[in-house]
This record gives sequence, structure tokens and C-alpha cells, in this order.
Amino acid sequence: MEQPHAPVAAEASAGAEVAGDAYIIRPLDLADLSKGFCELLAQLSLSPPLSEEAFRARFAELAALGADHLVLVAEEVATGRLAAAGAVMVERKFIRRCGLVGHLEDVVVDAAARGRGLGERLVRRLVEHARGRGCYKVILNCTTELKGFYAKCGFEEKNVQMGLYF
Ligand SMILES: CC(=O)SCCNC(=O)CCNC(=O)[C@H](O)C(C)(C)COP(=O)(O)OP(=O)(O)OC[C@H]1O[C@@H](n2cnc3c(N)ncnc32)[C@H](O)[C@@H]1OP(=O)(O)O
Repeated sequence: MEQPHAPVAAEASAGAEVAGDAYIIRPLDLADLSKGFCELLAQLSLSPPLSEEAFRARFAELAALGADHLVLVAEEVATGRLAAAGAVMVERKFIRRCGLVGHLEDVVVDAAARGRGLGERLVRRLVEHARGRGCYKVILNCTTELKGFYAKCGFEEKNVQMGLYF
């Protein structure tokens, strides 16, 4: 199981050849604000730059959740810049004998690093974290266009997503 919010020095798991050689996947670190974290998230959704103060405050909130909230990033070894990010949070339920559900969120790979297996590798790490926490399933919302990617990551289509935005 991943230890969230702490740097990981070595990447041991096997991935696609290029991804395995060129990137280290590790939990988000406080230093990542200056390594392109916000720029990466801006490729996913509306995500303007964060002040150091705002980033630190949110980081501390998430760190307080311990292993129930994990943000992983992929750092390019050659440049020290972030090339991918993703998160999984563990929901604590009453059903299924107080079962746990993993929610996969905010998966993004930098446009220049796509198509090398990095996204799949990151998602599989997040899924393994949820499994290690004892989750009986991991779920996510995505567009129709991304069904193929998540199928490659082992997911299958279930139910319908609905949203109410404020
Ligand atoms: C829960 C959420 O967060 S949903 C939001 C997902 N994020 C985004 O949409 C942000 C913009 N897009 C991205 O960041 C990236 O394109 C990602 C994360 C979707 C994919 O990352 P990549 O690193 O390019 O994917 P990766 O190279 O690991 O692809 C793995 C497999 O999925 C396939 N794949 C990748 N993207 C797609 C796609 N859009 N449709 C179908 N198949 C795909 C690849 O061809 C590959 O298959 P292969 O093993 O047969 O070659």
C-alpha cells in the first residue's frame, strides 16, 4: 500500500519500457507546486495556478486523511517536471458490512507524455492502493471517449453517471 504524502525514492513496479525508465511514480510532495502540478491539472479541467499558501493548506487537509486519500504523480527523471497525476479516495460505507469503495479522480498525463503507457501505469498503482486498503471496488466517472483507456486499465462500464453542478 502506498504511503501518501511522502516522497518515494525508487520506482520498482514494471510498466511500459519508456515510462519505466523515464518516470518515477510517487505520492504528491509539497515541492511539486514548483514542478508543474497546477499546469498539469489545467490540462484536465479548469485549474488556475495556486498560491503556495493555498496549495499547502489543501495538502495538509488531504494529509490528515492518511491513506484514505492518495495523490500520485509521475516525475520525469530527466527534467524533474511532473508528467502525470491521479488520485484515489476511500469512501467508508455502512453497506456491505461497513465496506470501502475507492473513487478514482483527476487522472491526467501531460500532452507530451501521452501514449507511452504512463496513464495506465498510474491508474493501476492507484487501483492497487485501493485494493490494499480493502476496497471491494473502484469506480470513476469519465467521458465516452475515455472508455477504451479505462477498459485497458481493467475497468468495465457500469451504470450511468449523473451530475448536479453549482
Ligand atoms: C477519472 C478521471 O480522471 S477521467 C479524466 C481522464 N483524464 C483526461 O481526460 C485528461 C486528458 N487525457 C490524458 O491525460 C490522457 O490522454 C489519459 C490519462 C486519458 C491517457 O494517458 P496515456 O498515458 O496517454 O495512456 P496510456 O498510454 O497509458 O494508454 C494505455 C492504453 O489505453 C489506450 N488509450 C489511451 N487513451 C485512449 C483513449 N482516449 N481511447 C481509447 N484508448 C485509449 C492506449 O492506446 C493504450 O492502449 P495499448 O496498450 O493497446 O497501446
